[in-house]
Amino acid sequence: MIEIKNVSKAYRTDTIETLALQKMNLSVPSGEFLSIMGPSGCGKSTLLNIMGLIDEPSEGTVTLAGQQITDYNGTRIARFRNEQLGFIFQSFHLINDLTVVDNVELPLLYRKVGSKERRRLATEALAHVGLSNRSTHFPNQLSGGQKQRVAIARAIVGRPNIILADEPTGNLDSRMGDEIMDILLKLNEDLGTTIVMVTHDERMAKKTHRLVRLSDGERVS
Ligand SMILES: Nc1ncnc2c1ncn2[C@@H]1O[C@H](COP(=O)(O)OP(=O)(O)OP(=O)(O)O)[C@@H](O)[C@H]1O
Repeated sequence: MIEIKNVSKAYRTDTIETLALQKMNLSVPSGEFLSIMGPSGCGKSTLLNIMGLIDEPSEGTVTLAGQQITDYNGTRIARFRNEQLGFIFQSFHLINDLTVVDNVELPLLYRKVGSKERRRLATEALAHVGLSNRSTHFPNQLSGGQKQRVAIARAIVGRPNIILADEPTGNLDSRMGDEIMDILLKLNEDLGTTIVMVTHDERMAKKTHRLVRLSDGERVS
């Protein structure tokens, strides 16, 4: 369960203050696949980053898995993020100098899982996204859809309860986008992983359980 209560976020630069979110309230029950849509600049990524503990709200509270996060210190937040959350980004965010399987192992390395177990779990995650035959490739030897599948394998390798995806199909053609969406839907169905996905694509949003629309930092529907 994700609970966002009265969350506002203001970004201040020397000359201007932007209110990216205004008194946002949103509950995402465990096991839900939720999509978030809205025009450019309306606060979608800000909301996702606050849910993912990448960014802090200026006001309001974030509760994840029954724990109110806002009072945590940095180390505890980092641990919680590593253990409970998986992230998928539009531009994949893979490390080009590491092989596919090494990229997938990364979250486990931070968790200090032993090397044999890391390899076993990463191999399993790659099989889950249908990429067993690319484990020793480097990211620049893969197609966009394959890169995103590696990113999904990395997001799921630590069995997170929640996956946060920021336009995961944004850089892909519609066929590859459909493939990625099918993997996310299956993940949600088979493992009960809660997924929150920002998208600009109505077609993708329609496949999820619920759609929340934002405008100017507020929920409109
Ligand atoms: N680090 C920052 N410093 C200052 N302003 C910011 C910062 N990050 C975001 N903003 C502003 O906050 C508002 C919301 O940004 P956000 O990235 O959440 O929008 P978005 O809905 O995800 O947009 P897009 O669909 O274009 O990715 C925008 O007006 C943006 O300019």
